[in-house]
Amino acid sequence: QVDENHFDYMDLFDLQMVSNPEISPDGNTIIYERHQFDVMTDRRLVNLWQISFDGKDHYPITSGTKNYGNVSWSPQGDKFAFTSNQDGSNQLYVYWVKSKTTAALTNFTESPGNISWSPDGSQLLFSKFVSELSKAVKPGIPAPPTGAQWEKEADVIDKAVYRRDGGGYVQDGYSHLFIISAEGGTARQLTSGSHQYGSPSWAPDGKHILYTVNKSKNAELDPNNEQIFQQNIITGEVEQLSKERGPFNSPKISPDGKYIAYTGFKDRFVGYQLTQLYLMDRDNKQVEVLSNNFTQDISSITWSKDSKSIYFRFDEEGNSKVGNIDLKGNSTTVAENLGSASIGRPYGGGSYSVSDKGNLAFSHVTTSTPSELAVLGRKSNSQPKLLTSLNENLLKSKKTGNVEEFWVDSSVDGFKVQGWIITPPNFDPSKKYPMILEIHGGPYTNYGSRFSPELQFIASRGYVVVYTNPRGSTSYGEDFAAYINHNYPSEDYNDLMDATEYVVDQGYVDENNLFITGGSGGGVLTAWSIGKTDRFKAAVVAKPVINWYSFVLTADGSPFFSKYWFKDKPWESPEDYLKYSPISLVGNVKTPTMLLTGQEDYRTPMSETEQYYSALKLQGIDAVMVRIAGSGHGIAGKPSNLFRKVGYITNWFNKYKD
Ligand SMILES: CC(=O)N[C@@H](C)C(=O)N[C@@H](C)C(=O)O
Repeated sequence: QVDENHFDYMDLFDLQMVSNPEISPDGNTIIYERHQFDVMTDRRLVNLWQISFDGKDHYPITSGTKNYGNVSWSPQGDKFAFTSNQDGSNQLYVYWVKSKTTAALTNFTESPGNISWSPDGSQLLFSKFVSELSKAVKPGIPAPPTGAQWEKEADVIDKAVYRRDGGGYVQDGYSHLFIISAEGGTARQLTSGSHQYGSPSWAPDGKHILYTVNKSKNAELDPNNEQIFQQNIITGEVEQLSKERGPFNSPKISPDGKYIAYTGFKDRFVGYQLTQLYLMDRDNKQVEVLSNNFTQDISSITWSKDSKSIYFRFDEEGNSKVGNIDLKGNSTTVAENLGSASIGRPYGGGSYSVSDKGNLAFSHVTTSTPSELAVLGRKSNSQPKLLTSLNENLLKSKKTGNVEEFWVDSSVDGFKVQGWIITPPNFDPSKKYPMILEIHGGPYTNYGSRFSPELQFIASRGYVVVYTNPRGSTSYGEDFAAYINHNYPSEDYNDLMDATEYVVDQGYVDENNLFITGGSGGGVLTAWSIGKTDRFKAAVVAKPVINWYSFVLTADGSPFFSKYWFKDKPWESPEDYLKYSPISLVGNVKTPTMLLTGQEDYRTPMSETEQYYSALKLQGIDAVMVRIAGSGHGIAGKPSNLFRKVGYITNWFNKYKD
C-alpha cells in the first residue's frame, strides 16, 4: 500500500519537465520544450514555451495535444525553425519573432530532422529519409480474381539490419540532405546514392556544408565508420576531410572559418572507446586531438562565437555537465546537473545552448527535482539560476524518497564504485527495510544524481532502492569502462555485491529481504548474479540478454554487436559466447525469478527472455514471464507500461518478502 501523500503513479500526469532549451543569439530569449504526459492517450505531449534570460515574459508559443521540437534559432535571431505534427505528420515550420507568425515550410511524407540555418538566415539545411524502390525478389504469382480474399503479400527482407527497436521493420531507403528557403518553396536534395547522410552543418561562407557519411563498400556490415565530408552546394564538389578509420561525428566549422571541430575515435573494434574532440586546420588539413588531457566522453559540441573555444557535454561521476575547451586543450567545467525529461531510470542526458556572448541555458535536474530550466551568465563568477519551478507545488504536497550518494572500495582491485541509496518516504533508520538492488544496462553508460520517477515509485512502496555504477559504466574514465571490453559480465558482478554489502552494513536493511532487478544489460547482470549467489530472495530479470550467441543474431544491431562486443563471430568461438552468457549459470539458480520484456523489443528480443524462462522452468524454479504489450526496449515510454513495470516488480518481491 502506498501512502496518499507519497509520490505515486498518477502524480506522473502532473509532472512537467523542461527539455532542449534554445537560447537566442543575443542571449535575451530562450525557447524550451515543456514535456508532460496525457492520462487519456498514455503518451508524452511536448509544447514550446518562451522565457527571457532574466526570467520575465514567460509564455507559451504552442499549446494543445500535438508535439513540437527541434527548435533552432536563425543566426540573426529574428526567427526560429522547429518541427511539429500539428497538421498531421511531422513537418518543418518557421516562427517569425516580430510578427509572432508561423508558416509550414514543408508538406513531406517523411519527417525532416537535423535542422541547420545558413549563416545569412535565408536557408535551412536538414535531413530526410528518401525511400528507394525495393530490389527484393518477387513471387510472380497470378493476381487474385476480382473480389477474392487471398492472404496479404509476404514481407521480403534483404537488409542485414532489417528492424530497429522503436522504429519497426526498416523501409528501403536512405537519409539524405536537403536545403529549403526560409520563406518556403521547393526543397533541393544535395546528396545522392545508397548512403546514410547525417550531422549536417554550414560553413560561414554559406557555400559549403559539412556532414558525416559511412561510404564503406558494405556500410551495413561495417558500422561505426562515419567520415567527415565537405560539399560545395553550388558546384556539388565533394571532399572527404577525415582520413583515418572512424567513427567521426558532429563536424562544426569555427565562426572564423579556420577550423573544424568534430568528435570520435580511431576505431580499435571494442565495446568501449573514449570519444574525443578533434580539431582540423581547414588550410593544411592537419588534425590534432584537442581533448588529449580530458578523461570523459565528449558530445554536443558548439563553437564559441569568437572561435577561441568549444563548448561540449560530458558525464563525470554520474553527473552530466557542460565543459569548455580552448584551442590549446585547456578545459573547464561550465555547468553541472544537466538532466533529461525521462520518467524512467536515472540515466544521463540533458542539453544546453549558448548565446553569441556566452550566456548559457540548460535543462537542470537534481535527485529530488525533475528537469527545470537553468541559465548561467557569461562572467566566470556567475552562478546558475533556475528560471522555472514547474513542479514545486506537486513536490510540496507529495513526499519522495531521499537520495544519498556513496562510494565503496572494490574488493577485487583499486577501483572505487559510486552508488546511490533511495530511502522510502518517512524513512526511519531505526527500522529494517527490504532492499532492491536495481542495475543499469548499456553497459557503457551511467546512472547518477538524477530524479527518477521509476525508482521513486519503487521507494514509495516501502523499499530501499540501491543503484550503482559498476565497472563498465561511463563517467569514470576509459580504464573503468573498458575493463569489460570482451569481458562482460565479469568483476562488475563483484562491484554490485560490494555495493550491496555496503548498504546492508548501514544497519537499516533487512538482510533476509534483499531483492535484485535490472533491465537490458542490467537484466544480464541480474541473471548472472542469481547464477552466482543465492543472497537475493527473488529477482526480476527485465529485457535481458541470456545467450550472446542468439542475441548477436537477433538484435537490431547484429553487425555492431557481433563485431564490437566479441572478438569472433559466434560460430568461430562458441565457447567465448557461452562463457559470458547467463544461460551458462542457470543450473545454479535457486532464486524465484520474474522475466519482464516488451513484446516489440527488437534490441533484446523476447526470444532471450523465452530461453531463460524455459530453462528456469526445466530446472523447477519458480518463474513467471511478463510480456508487456505495446512496448519496445524502452518500457517506460508509456506511463501505463512504466506503472506495470513497477507494479509487477514490487508485487513479485512482495510475494517473497518475509
Ligand atoms: C547498446 C544497448 O542498447 N544495450 C542494451 C543491451 C542495453 O543495455 N540498454 C540499456 C541502456 C537499457 O536500459 O535499456
